[in-house]
Amino acid sequence: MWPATLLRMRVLICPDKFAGTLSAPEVAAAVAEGWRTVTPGDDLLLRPLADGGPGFVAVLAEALGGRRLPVPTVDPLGRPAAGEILLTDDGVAYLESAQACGLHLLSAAERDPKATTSYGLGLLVAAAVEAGARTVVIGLGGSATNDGGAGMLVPLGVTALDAGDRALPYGGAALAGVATLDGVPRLRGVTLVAATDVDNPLLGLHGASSVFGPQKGADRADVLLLDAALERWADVLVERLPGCPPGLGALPGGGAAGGLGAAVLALGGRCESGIGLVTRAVGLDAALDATDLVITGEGSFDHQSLRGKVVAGVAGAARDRGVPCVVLAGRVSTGRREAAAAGVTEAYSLVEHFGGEERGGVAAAMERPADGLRALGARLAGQWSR
Ligand SMILES: O=C(O)[C@H](O)CO
Repeated sequence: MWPATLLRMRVLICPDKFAGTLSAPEVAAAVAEGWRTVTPGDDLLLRPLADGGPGFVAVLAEALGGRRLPVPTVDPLGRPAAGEILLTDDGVAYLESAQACGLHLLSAAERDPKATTSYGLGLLVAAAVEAGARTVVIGLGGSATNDGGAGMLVPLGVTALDAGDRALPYGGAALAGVATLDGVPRLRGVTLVAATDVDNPLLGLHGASSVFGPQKGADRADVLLLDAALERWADVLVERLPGCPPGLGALPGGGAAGGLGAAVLALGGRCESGIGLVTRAVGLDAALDATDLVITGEGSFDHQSLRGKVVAGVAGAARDRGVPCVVLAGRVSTGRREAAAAGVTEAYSLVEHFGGEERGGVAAAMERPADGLRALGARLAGQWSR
């Protein structure tokens, strides 16, 4: 007979948050709890993840240590909001755009990307510069804004002006009238890095307005208006900011968080994959090398998931090692073949677990996500570990 230790399955549980219901650590804990009810002896390693969107700073603080400085800021409508900066010993500050620009900060009725602003993120960046950071890494994703970072630039010393040299109102729609910029960026030589949750460009069919505008409250007419406004904004940035790369509207990551990625590029910074940065910080590669099964997940597993989000990053890394990867999600709308190509072995949804859309599965998935995840965790243990 095999020694008991050799029969233990090693399972890596590394989900993203389920937006609107559970944080990533809560998701991981619920799945693990369910698994343990069936095979308590297995080795479960919990590594909650983030991709640049909500939870970015908390996950990195857990992995990297450092000082967390509370910084008061404002939400996309200018109301007070709680922000924070994670400062590590090597002079790097980590910020999360969602703390100031997050969709979760607004009610459904308040969502209007024509009016929402990234000004509050500018306050956080300015505070990080003031705190003496040499590099500022900004997690991008989960935003309610589509202003190409115009609001963010204001606390950094740069204001968008119309043809009459008047400061533009905040919000994505006003950028249709941008003519020039006033001021120079006050960054004191700091290097800016955008850790993006998607690699979409700023403009066009795959751009910020078309792909993410609707979830922020934009209708078809708004999307066209916002895309045209961002095109004008990109032209002005290229013309007026010396460090801005040409072809800004088409660069990967520029469309993250309503064009905040493009603003970082325009300030001479760079975009990199948020999930790549987080997985390095939490040591995911080493964990993957020593696991038999990976369980990841997110609120909605859809076509956006495969464009740089947590699930895509984990599934791709698992596939490269030949490790099976199971996705648990509130809702699954990705096709089987598409998911398999991304490295996903199986995907299960809470909505289906709770009986499907017709039988109240959506409401149950929102109301009792942890119960559902515990049940799915137990089901996976039964399937994979026994
Ligand atoms: O914030 C957004 O617009 C999406 O998460 C894509 O970055």
